[in-house]
Amino acid sequence: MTETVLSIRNISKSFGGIHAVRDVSFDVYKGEVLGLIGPNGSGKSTLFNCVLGQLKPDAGGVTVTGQDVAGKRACELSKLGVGRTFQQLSVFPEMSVLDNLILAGQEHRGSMFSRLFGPSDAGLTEEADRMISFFRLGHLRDELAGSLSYGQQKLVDAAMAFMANPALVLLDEPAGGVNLTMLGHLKERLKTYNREHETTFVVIEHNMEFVMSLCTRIVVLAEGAIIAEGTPEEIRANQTVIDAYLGS
Ligand SMILES: Nc1ncnc2c1ncn2[C@@H]1O[C@H](COP(=O)(O)OP(=O)(O)OP(=O)(O)O)[C@@H](O)[C@H]1O
Repeated sequence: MTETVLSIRNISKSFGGIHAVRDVSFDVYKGEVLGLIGPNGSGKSTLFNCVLGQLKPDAGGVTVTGQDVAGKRACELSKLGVGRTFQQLSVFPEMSVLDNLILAGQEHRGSMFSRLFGPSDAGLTEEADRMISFFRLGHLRDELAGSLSYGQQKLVDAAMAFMANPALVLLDEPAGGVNLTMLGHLKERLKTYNREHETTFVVIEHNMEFVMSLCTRIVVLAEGAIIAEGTPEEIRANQTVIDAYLGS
């Protein structure tokens, strides 16, 4: 039986008179790479923020592996096995690549206790090195993150979301501002990680080539509501989707 990792049920969210998300429901299954796309202002970030507890929905609920995540803080979500990347880079430029990953691992474990009383790296150096090697960042391990190219920093950002082996990773525009060569590398690594670990991804992305070649299923939002759902091939051919983008 297919295991549901993320379940979004009847989520609505308004800002004053703007209905940013209208009664949105869908499930994401173990090992899926789900793309969440839609024209500017269609409600993607608002929905993401409702899932991640940064916004309180007006109605509806969200569960991750069956557990209600409403009102959970970021560190609690991490402990439930949810990782995320941000639209804007979240690396600390004055810290090395290695230390950024160790810090991300500490946050995922919510382990302030181990930061205070455990070994200085909370035992995370080995895991960080594995991640550095997986994303082929070994030559940059001890460099300050701020000295890396933008694309390299996006890779570090992605690697940070995978520390502590999350069951679900939400990626917010991972391809944004990344050059073509680096984009191919990022996509290949994400696909490999997904295949090897059966980690579930939800990806918000404007780069259609990237999202269509990475994702196994796509949900399309327009004006806060789902207008289509299907395989990349079905979505490419869907006239309602084409019209929504042309009209935006
Ligand atoms: N904090 C807020 N206050 C008021 N309106 C908001 C707020 N956040 C989002 N909105 C409005 O809600 C609607 C949905 O915005 P949202 O950012 O979720 O869309 P999006 O699909 O993520 O857009 P983009 O692709 O441009 O990032 C828009 O009309 C936006 O202006």
